[in-house]
Amino acid sequence: MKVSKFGGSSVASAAKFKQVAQIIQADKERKMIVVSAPGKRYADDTKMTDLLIALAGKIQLGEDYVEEFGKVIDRYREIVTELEMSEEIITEIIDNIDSLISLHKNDPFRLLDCLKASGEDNNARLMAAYLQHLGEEASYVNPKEAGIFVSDEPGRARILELSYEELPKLKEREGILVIPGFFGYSEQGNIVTFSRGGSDITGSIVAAGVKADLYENFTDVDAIYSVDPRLVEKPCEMKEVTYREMRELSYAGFSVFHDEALEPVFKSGIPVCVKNTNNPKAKGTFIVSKRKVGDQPVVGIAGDKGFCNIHVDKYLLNREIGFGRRLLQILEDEGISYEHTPSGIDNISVVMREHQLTPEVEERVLDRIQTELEVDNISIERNLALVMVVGEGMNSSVGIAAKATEAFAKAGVNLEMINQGSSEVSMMFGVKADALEKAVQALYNTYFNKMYSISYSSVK
Ligand SMILES: Nc1ncnc2c1ncn2[C@@H]1O[C@H](COP(=O)(O)OP(=O)(O)O)[C@@H](O)[C@H]1O
Ligand SMILES: N[C@@H](CC(=O)OP(=O)(O)O)C(=O)O
Repeated sequence: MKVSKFGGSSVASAAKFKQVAQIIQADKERKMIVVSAPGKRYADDTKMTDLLIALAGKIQLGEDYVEEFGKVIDRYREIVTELEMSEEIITEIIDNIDSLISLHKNDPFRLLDCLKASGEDNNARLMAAYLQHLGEEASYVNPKEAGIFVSDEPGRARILELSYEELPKLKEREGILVIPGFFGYSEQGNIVTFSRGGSDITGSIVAAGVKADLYENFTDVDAIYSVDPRLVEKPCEMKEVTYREMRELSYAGFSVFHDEALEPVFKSGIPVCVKNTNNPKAKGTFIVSKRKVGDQPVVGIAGDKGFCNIHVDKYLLNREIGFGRRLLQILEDEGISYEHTPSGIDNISVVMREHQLTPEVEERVLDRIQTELEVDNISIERNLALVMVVGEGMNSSVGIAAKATEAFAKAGVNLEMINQGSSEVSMMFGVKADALEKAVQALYNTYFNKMYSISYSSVK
């Protein structure tokens, strides 16, 4: 049995709904379907989730929200009309959103989260109704009914273990089950969303919960490429990538698959196949536990902006027991999570997502580090990007780092930081954000041109 998740781009319009239905009908193993909210129909379109966030914003400000409400409904109406389905569905969607607004109008955070979740919730109802309209035995399954229980952290929910006791019961149900992605229920009964792009997480949880043979993740590209296709034209397709490799690549910018979606399938050893809704015949990319490394030590290159680095110098830092703990405690006190801590004998850097460091927080953090840790020097560098070179075979291959630094030198990219060693499958480079594209392109040319053309197939 397969769990098949269809991302926002796959359910953005009536035409896409038709393609999705054909894919589902083409394989009886596709029994559990997870859907996102309608995504972008064209490059500068707005995703349903963003329309709903805008709607919540207006309500929170106490302003008139007729226009924002209308935009949300129009997206569904367009789909319903083109699919020649009953107008009743639209009335149900309007009632659903209206009731969420009246229930949570005095609690802006809950309202935002419930409205965000309604994008996938109403779309799942719509998909189930469409499959029924086509004569299929299909039903909508609410995440609470499915047993998707999550921590009560709006916008960053995490799955609770008890879900895995409930989810197997889904297998007893007849017909095609359509489950909305992106949210679950807290133990107190609140709707709580995952982080953005989180329908991938739902799909993975359901696949792990029902012990599916395969988790199919349908999107709008033929495969996961070795580099973001928006940065390099016609990059190599990855046929296989391991969970560990994919976790690093997703974390570092491969938005095609959510990094938090890897844990459930990894733990239960369920293979993932990323496939194209627009071209379902293409084989796609398999995410698996092991792959033959052969002559492909590097599998992909990813990069992401939005990082900063707090750098601290203190003479004899290596002799000071507890320095690292106290430094990280200051960040913990401010609720800041960090990403990396490259260090030397007398210095340490803490790399973090820069949105966490507002000017007030920055002032408090730097002041506390200076006074409580009595450092010799403290500096902060903003506008950084991290570039990851990822591959299972890297640790056992000679010259990988040399190739990278040579490529950066040739491309005129200044290296701010290198971090290798703690992860067995990746090497991290810090560069200025405005050099990110050049850095990724330079690395791609180095590792993937010619040398890899025998082992990788190219995008046509
Ligand atoms: N390495 C990569 N391989 C393939 N696609 C990638 C990669 N990195 C980023 N992407 C982007 O991810 C997009 C698919 O993700 P997303 O838009 O979230 O899909 P969905 O709407 O199906 O959830 C692709 O269209 C592509 O632009
Ligand atoms: N709709 C949500 C969740 C999601 O997974 O969407 P998509 O499949 O379009 O990435 C978001 O936009 O974040």
